This record gives sequence, C-alpha cells and structure tokens, in this order.
Amino acid sequence: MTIDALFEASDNQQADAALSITIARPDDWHVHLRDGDMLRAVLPYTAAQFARGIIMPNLTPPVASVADASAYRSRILAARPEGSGFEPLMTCYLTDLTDPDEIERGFAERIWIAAKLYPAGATTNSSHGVTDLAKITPVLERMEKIGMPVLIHGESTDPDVDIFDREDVFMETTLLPLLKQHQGLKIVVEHATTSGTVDLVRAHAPRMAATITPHHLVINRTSLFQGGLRPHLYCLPVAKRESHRQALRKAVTSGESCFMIGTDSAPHMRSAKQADCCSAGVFGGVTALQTYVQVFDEEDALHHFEAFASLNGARFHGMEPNKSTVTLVKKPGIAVAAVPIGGEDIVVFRGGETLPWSIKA
Ligand SMILES: NC(=O)N[C@@H](CC(=O)O)C(=O)O
Ligand SMILES: [Zn+2]
Ligand SMILES: [Zn+2]
Repeated sequence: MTIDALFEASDNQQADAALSITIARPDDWHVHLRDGDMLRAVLPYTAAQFARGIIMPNLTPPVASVADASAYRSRILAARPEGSGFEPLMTCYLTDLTDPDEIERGFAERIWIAAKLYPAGATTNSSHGVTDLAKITPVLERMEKIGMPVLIHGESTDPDVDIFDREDVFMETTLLPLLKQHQGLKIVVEHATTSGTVDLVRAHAPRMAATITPHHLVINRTSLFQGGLRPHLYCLPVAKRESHRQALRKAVTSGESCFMIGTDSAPHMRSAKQADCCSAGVFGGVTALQTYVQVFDEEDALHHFEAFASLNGARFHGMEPNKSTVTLVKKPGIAVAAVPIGGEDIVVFRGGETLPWSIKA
C-alpha cells in the first residue's frame, strides 16, 4: 500500500498535488447482481471496482442447488464487460430442505464458497428462507465440519419486535445460541448496523467476521426522513441512530481483521423504490470505494484502508489478496445519477453528487 501526493496536470496546466492511495484491488464480500437485463446493467459497475464478489443467491426462485449456482455463475461470467476478469464467488441459499450432502458437494467442487442464511421473511426475496434454525442443524454441523462459512442476514422476524431492534434481538435470541451450539462454525454477520453487533463480532473473532456497507457508514436513521421520506435510502437492516453509525465507523477504521467490505449493493427499479410499498435495498455499487475511502480519510485512518478493503475478507475466506491494484485519488468526481434499463432506471446511492474521492482511471 502506498499513500502519496499525486501530481497531475489540472485544467489550467498547473501541477496540483492530490492525496492518493494505492492498494491491492478490493473484493466485495456481499453483492446482489440480480439476473437478466439488470445483471447486465449493474455488473460493469461492480466489476470496475472489485476483483471478486460474493454473489447473493436471493433470486426468484433462489439459488439453492449446485446446478442453480453453476448456471447462475455462467450467466454472470457471460455478462461481464469485455476484458473484465471479475470473479463471481457463489453462495447457496439455505432453506428448510437444504441437503447437507448437496452443501458439501458444492463446496468440494468450489461451485460455492459459503451458504447464505435468510430467516424466512426477514428481507427481499427471503420467503424461501429458514423458518426455524433447528431444521438446518445437520446442514450447519456439516458446514462446521468442512470449514464452510455461513453468511447471515441477522434480523429477528418476530413482527412484534420494533424494526430498529431487530438486529440486536436476533443477536441475543438466535446468534448467541448458534455460536454456542456450533463452536467451530465460521460465521459472517452481513451488513452489521449496530454497536452491539460489532462488539459481538469482535468478541468471537477470528471465526466470526462482519461485512459493513458504505451507506451505513454515511447515513443514519434521520437521513431516511431528511426533508421528506427518502425511499432510495431504505434498506434492511434499516439505518440506525447516529451513535451506531459512529460505532461502525470506528470498527471499520480500527484495523481489526474481523471487519471487511460488503457493499450490499441491492439494485431495484426506480418504480419499485418510489412505490406505495418501497422495496428494501440501496444501490451502492457504483460509489462504494469512493464512499469507503472518504470515511477512512475523514477518520484519519487511510493507513488501515487496505486491510479493510482488500486483505481481511480474503484472509477470512482462505484466499490470497489480489495481485492487481487500484488507486484512489482525493479529487472531486461525480458518479452517474442513475443506471438505465430499458425505459426505466435504477437510482445510484450518492450518484450525481460531487464526491471528494475518485477512482483513478
Ligand atoms: N439489503 C436490502 O435491503 N435488500 C437486499 C436483501 C438483503 O441483503 O437483505 C435485496 O436483495 O434487495
Ligand atoms: Zn440482508
Ligand atoms: Zn444483501
């Protein structure tokens, strides 16, 4: 990693010094690429930022077998822009009916590298998720045995639990017992949003880790209501109060190896967001690295950026960091405001805004 003053000729031909940082190319350990036209529209943005990505399996129907995952992987590879070496890392969607032998076969054949646990009804396309953890005990035992991580959307699905408490309640009522029951199981808490969650993850590292999104580092729950209701900032888990955002910023910039990038870039058509019942998901893939590096800069922690962005996730998943690099420059840039699909579009998180950091072309 190098942190430098980069000299570039500016418009008026004077040499301006801009802060820059060069790191091993990052990976995105949690991304939704969808399928079909949407896949083809959004993949180039993720492939421009990241070398590899853990692809979420919540399609309809879900990616729940070796054959499904293998076919989906081929569709992603076929949708890559020309010359892109982006590598999709597949996951299996756990259901009440998941077969431990199928799980092991996909892992042994390197078709998938992890399984995704959605409590049924917790989030977008989770209706086929697990209704009761007891139903997948043999699956989790097998995963523990073969060293295959489970990636968890950690929110309680009890309708009586306040939406802002669902993550903490899940950790208390479901994750703690799970940790006890499966003491060797590797667990990633996806899109952590509370101070309680990051503390829990720290306490159980290194077999436990967490992904943290760019949006949860820059918005809090008040942002959702800034001047009116902001559907494009609505995702699950919903953004929490400011003290939690501060705890997340501390966690990612701390240098601790249990925290890694996971954009949770989750595209939905504008019409699905600006609707009577807005779909959950923030499309952050286009501005992810610009946002993350800005946070590290603001927290005076650029020296810890490469660990979070490019090393911690690879180490957790037993992979080498990428050999290629990316350079980010503290030079204002404007990302596209929306990505068109057919006659419609998908609104980009922080798109159209002037961001203080850019990716060097
Ligand atoms: N994060 C979200 O709000 N939505 C995700 C699902 C998920 O990751 O929970 C999606 O698929 O749209
Ligand atoms: Zn989720
Ligand atoms: Zn997600």
